[in-house]
This record gives sequence, structure tokens and C-alpha cells, in this order.
Amino acid sequence: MMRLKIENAWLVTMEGEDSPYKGDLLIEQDRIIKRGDCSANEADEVIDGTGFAVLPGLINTHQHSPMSLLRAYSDDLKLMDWLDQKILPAEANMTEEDIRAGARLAMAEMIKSGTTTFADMYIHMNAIAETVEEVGIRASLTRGLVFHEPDGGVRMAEALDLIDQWHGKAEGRITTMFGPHAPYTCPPDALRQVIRLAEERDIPIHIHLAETVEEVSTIRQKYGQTPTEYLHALGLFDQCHVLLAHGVHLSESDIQLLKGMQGGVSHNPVSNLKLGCGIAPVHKLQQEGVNVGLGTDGAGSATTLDMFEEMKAATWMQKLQYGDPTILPAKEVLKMATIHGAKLLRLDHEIGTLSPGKKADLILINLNKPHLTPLHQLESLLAYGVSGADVDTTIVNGKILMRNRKLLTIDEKVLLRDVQIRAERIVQSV
Ligand SMILES: CSC[C@H]1O[C@@H](n2cnc3c(O)ncnc32)[C@H](O)[C@@H]1O
Ligand SMILES: [Zn+2]
Repeated sequence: MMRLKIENAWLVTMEGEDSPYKGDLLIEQDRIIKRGDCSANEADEVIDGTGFAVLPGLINTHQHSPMSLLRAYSDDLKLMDWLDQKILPAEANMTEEDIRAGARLAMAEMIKSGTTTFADMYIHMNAIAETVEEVGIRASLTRGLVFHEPDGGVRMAEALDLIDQWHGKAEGRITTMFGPHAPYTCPPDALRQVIRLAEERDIPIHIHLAETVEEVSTIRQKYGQTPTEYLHALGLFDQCHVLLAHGVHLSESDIQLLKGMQGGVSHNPVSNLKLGCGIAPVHKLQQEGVNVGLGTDGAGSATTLDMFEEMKAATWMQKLQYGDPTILPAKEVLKMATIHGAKLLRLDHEIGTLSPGKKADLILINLNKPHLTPLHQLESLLAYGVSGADVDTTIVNGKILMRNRKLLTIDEKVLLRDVQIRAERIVQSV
């Protein structure tokens, strides 16, 4: 059995009060087996971690990975204008091979900026799953379901195929969810059907919720309820584990309805800021015990998939919103990007902390840089000072996917050339 030791690093374990501390980490095959002092002869390979921080890999809880093809293509618009006039017409031009290339580009960017697991919602999920399998990253995959178009039945069959074919595959790196897109694209009967199937199969549900004020008024006009009340009345929160993307416009009584839910909210601060959607009530949700993870949303809105930028935006927005700098401190926002994200994806038994017994999904950050020196409070430095480009090494399931910033499972040069050609073709006729 292959054993890898990372020695003399700052271990940011994300569990217990003693984190971070200096020590070694021992990995056997795909799992962390020991933390603390390990002797050199226990390992086949050693990484010198002197001057590096080791963190659990970051968990991006809401993404549309192929939208990396639409990075910086259409900005500075309101959400519905952006989607209807620019994004949906461009997406209509994407082939399955475009989606494969876009997903691979997103995976390259994520690995290079420290993300080891992501939750995705898109189409042609078979191509995305094959790419996840090949690249070595971990993912929770969802076939997005938009029911106000005539081929809803076909999409549902594809969602079931994804779950049947891929749940637990790629050495267990792939899990799946159902993905009804949003309250405004899914009528009640369709949502009831998804909820029933999710309960029967014990599969979580991933859905956009309360992203804009326009969504809240559309749903109120149609059903006389807030989007959260609408989903609650349909039974979404009764038994299912649910991942709610955004949750920007939640009233006090909406938050009471979410109290006790299984799953929680994926907070996507950069996308919310750029699309002018608003500031999610993260602090209030957390006070009521609702779990909140972090995500980027697609690169079409967020521009980059750098989770360190999301951490900064998340904490700054809450401090500003509540006029209180003690809210969402560094340690808490690091938890949102790791263990809270793992809980949101129902993967906290496997990932999210550097605990012996968990999967070896971790990143090494090079602290030996002017903007990361001196070292006082490591968690502050990580939350407020580090960016994705400071990630040196990324390991998923015990396998090194990036070392010294070189991707080992993706040919970056070939990929970038291929993506540029595809992206130009996709937007040409829009
Ligand atoms: C049917 S696959 C997913 C679908 O969602 C679209 N999308 C991307 N960003 C957002 C967002 O912020 N709110 C709602 N929908 C979004 C994406 O373009 C795909 O068509
Ligand atoms: Zn989204």
C-alpha cells in the first residue's frame, strides 16, 4: 500500500480547538491514517511541508462548470436579462464536446485554486461525469431540470440515468443529486414528482432559491407565497436533504421554515454582488442553526472559481451588512469553505477536515511569500490574505492532481487552446 507523508507543515485541521498546529500527516492510499508525529520510514514518499499550510480541500457547493466557456462574455446585466438574452442563447449553441471541454477548464481552475470537491448543475452530465472520473477531482453532480419547456420528461429520464449510472462511481468520488432548477422554472406537479423520487431513493435535491427580488414577486404573483413558502408547502423540507443555492431574499419567517432542515444554503457572494442580487442573511441563518456552505456559481457570473475570493467576499459582506466586524470571523468562513460545505453535500463523514479515517482531500499553501509574511494568526492569513494562486499542491482521494502548481492529470496548454476556439464559436451567432 502506497504511503505519502507530508512533514513539518502547519496543519489546519478544521476540527477541535488546537487547530492549526505544526506536525506531519500520513496518507495511505486514499485516506489520512495519522496526524501528528510520524517517522520517515513509515512512508514511501515524503513532501517537505516546511513553510506550508495544509488545509482540507475547499468545497464549492454550487457551480455550473461548463459556464467557464462563458467567462467574461456577458457582464454588468440584471440576472434575467443576462440569462434570457445572453446565457441561454449561448448555451443553446453548446455541443456535448463543448460541455466536456468547459467542465475540464473549470476543473483545471478549481484544482489550481484549491477546490477538491464541487457541486455541479448542468446538462450533458454524462460528459461531465466522465471528465470528473478522468481528472481525479470529487463532485456531486446534478442534471438541471427546467420544466417549463416541452421536453421536461426527457430531462427527468436523463436525471435518473445520471443517478443510476454514476452515483458512487469513480472510486466513490462521484455522488449525485436531483436538480430542479428553481421555483420559477418548476411547476408544483414537477416538484412533487422530484420530491417523491428523492425521498424514495434517498438522493438529495439541489435547487436555486430566492436569488432576486424579481423571483420573490413572480412566485408571489403565481402562488401567493414566498419561494421558500412555496417549496415548504410542497414538502421539500420534510424528509429530503436539500442544497439551496443563493437564499438571498429570505424573510424572518422564511428562515423559521428552514430551521431544522437537512442540508442548508450555498452562499455565492461574488455572483450575488456582480448580478446586484443582494446580500444573503448568512449570519441570521447560522444563528438559527441553518448550515451554510460557500459556492461560486458558474464562471459566467462569478468570472473566477477561486474559493478564497468567495471567502473574503462572504465575510466582508456580513461585517458590512450588520456593521459588526466580529461577525463571520476567519475560522468560521474557513469552515464554510470546508466542513460546512461537506455537510451541505452530505459528505462530512468522508471529507471537510484533516481527520484520520477521512479521505485524503487536501491542499498545500506556500506561505513563503511577501503578502503572507509574517505569520501571526494563520487562520486570518488564510481567510483574508491567500488567493487561489498561492495553492502549491492539490491532493484528492490520496492522488496528487497538482504539484508545484503543475497540473498532473490535465494538459493545460492543449486545453486552453481548445477552449478558446470553442468559446468563440459558441457566442458567434448570439
Ligand atoms: C438547467 S442547467 C442550469 C442552468 O442554470 C443557469 N444558471 C446559471 N447561473 C444561474 C443563476 O445565477 N441563477 C439561475 N440560473 C442560473 C445556467 O445557465 C443553466 O442554464
Ligand atoms: Zn446557479
